[in-house]
Amino acid sequence: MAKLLVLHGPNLNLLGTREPEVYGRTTLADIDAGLVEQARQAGHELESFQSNGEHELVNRVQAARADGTGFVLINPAAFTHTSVALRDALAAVALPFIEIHLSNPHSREPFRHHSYFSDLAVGVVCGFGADSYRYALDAALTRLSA
Ligand SMILES: O=C(O)[C@@H]1C=C(O)[C@@H](O)[C@H](O)C1
Repeated sequence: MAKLLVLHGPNLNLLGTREPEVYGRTTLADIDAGLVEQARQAGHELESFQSNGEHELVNRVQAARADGTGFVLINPAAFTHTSVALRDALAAVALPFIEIHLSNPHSREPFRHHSYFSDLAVGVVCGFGADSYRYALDAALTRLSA
């Protein structure tokens, strides 16, 4: 059994009512509940953590090195485009991770076209709304079973 960690960045706690035309109407709680069940059905454990604070996400990534986490799924949200610190934390713990976005940042404002994470990621899933998380977890589970 593997332990997976899903990390959600700033403002994702507002999913459901936050710019639904961009991010959809599925709440973060519903996304997380679906992921937990998807992982459970595959025989694995999944924990979710959301924070609006960069340092809290950095601390949670650092803790993953010692808590048995085997794979990370992360939607850095706005930190995608700004956070060298969160990038460095992922590089430091050297855990495999998949970068996730509900929207397709490449079809949005130019400042969203760069990610500090994509070159380190196993892969990137974006543009499928809440399903981006489900697809990313499926890819992670496939990799874990290889
Ligand atoms: O689509 C998403 O999940 C990402 C979420 C955010 O909050 C934005 O700042 C990113 O640019 C895109």
